[in-house]
Amino acid sequence: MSAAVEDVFKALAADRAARAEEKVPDLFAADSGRFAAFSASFEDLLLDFSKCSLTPATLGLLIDLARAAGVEGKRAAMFAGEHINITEDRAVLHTALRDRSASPFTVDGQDVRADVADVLARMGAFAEGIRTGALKGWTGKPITDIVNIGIGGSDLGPVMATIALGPYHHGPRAHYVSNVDGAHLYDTIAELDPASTLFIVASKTFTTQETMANAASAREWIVEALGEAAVANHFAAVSTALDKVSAFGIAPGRVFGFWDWVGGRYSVWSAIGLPVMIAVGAENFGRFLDGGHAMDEHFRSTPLEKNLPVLLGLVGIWHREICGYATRAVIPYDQHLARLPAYLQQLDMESNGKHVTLDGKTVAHDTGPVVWGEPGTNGQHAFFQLIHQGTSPIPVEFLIAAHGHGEEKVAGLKRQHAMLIANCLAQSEALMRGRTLEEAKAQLIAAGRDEETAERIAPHRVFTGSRPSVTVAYEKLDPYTLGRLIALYEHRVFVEGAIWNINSFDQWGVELGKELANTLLPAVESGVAPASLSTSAAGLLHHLVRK
Ligand SMILES: O=P(O)(O)OC[C@H]1O[C@](O)(CO)[C@@H](O)[C@@H]1O
Repeated sequence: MSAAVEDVFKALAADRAARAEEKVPDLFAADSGRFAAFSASFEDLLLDFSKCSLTPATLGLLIDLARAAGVEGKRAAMFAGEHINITEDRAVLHTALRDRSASPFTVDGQDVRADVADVLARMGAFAEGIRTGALKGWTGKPITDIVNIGIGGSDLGPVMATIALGPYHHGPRAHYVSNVDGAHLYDTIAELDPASTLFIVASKTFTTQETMANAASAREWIVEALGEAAVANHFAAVSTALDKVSAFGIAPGRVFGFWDWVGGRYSVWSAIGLPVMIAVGAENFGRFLDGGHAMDEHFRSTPLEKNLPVLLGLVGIWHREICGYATRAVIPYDQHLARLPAYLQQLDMESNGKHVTLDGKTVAHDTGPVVWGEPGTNGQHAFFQLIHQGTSPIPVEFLIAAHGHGEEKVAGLKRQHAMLIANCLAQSEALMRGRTLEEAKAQLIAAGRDEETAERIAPHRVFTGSRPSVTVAYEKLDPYTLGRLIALYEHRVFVEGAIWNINSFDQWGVELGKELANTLLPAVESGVAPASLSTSAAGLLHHLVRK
């Protein structure tokens, strides 16, 4: 980390220490323009971060930090196709997947835009064929169910987007199988008719153990029911490893490629999004891409002070690095975003859960936080107790739409959406305001409790307040907005990684466990533990595998 960056970090730490006793409600009381000063918007998307413990001076320092860390230059390098993923020597160009302009853009000798457009057109034709019934199953039945077999980035993005775009889903039913636990595949296909089921095997590498095992079992299920020749009609594949796909026996016309410059957790915009496109149609998928591209342009061209991904990233750095908060909760008050927290877990934690800087030195600072969450209002009745009164503050990121879906069809839904908004705003307000001991006591007395009881119970009803949250508000969760939201979070992760000077685009941390699993499989199958195993692993193995 450069001396300039270290200097700004020190200044931020000093700012935090000097304001240790400061309360956020007092900041609001002192400045009626606080909301305007600590919020920014892009189209109908609003980011409110005024409930975090920032002053104009702090925000100025955070912007200095972004400049000192070279965020702008690193951003330009990413968009230009430089090999910023240095450990894998790859460009990082998921942004090219959502740029539908026609002008050529050559990276490593490849006209990226032409290739992307070509695959997108093939996906569109295939998706429409399945949706209209023109492409049928082996026995002539139309396809009613698609099953995506993939894991990690080859699963979480499409699942999240399919659920998010539920109101736009007019195609075959979409199912997702990821876990190597056979129960996942079995429970899914138990409900299905092989003659009207299409499997999409989605794997960037086409070597991932879970996906390959599930794909092989799915293939057996089809062959058993319909015969070997039926495989051509009931399978499609998405991968960068086209040679491996052809060895699996999937017809070339049903294989959709992407490229090594698309990271797995950034791949929902590529052919990995095929199940989403089949579910919602090529036009809606195109709007999703357009939303992502619009956010790219915003990220690229908006001054740092008004740039949503930059501000969200800086707030993240403030909480993780300066305040030392180890986790961040993502709470969408939007049931259609139920899988957003899981999606963001991979995006954020696989990208920024790193312990060395770009030059291989141990980081001097904390890096990515634990990301977790559930939709509101459900979370309120589960874990919000700890967020309000637990001992460690947890920054919360709320997401909320001005309008829900279906309000025009079911009268009561408009009111329910009003309740949803009220709950969302109430939570962030309660976290920020808190309740003092005196207030708690006065409330109890007003409710008719005697002095002694009020004195005894009041401490339990105290909220420290000043608990940070940001709110992302938007008009309605349509495909374009989903695209903007996902790209917003992608670039936020980029900004944080750029400041920490880490490689946000590799994932060596998942390799060791994979290697050991491969070594252990023969031991599990034979029941004989190799001498190299710890006594713990050997003991567990013997407990589980009793011959
Ligand atoms: O698409 P693949 O190659 O099957 O990989 C699946 C996932 O596995 C990972 O490599 C991590 O285990 C992710 O980065 C990736 O999204």
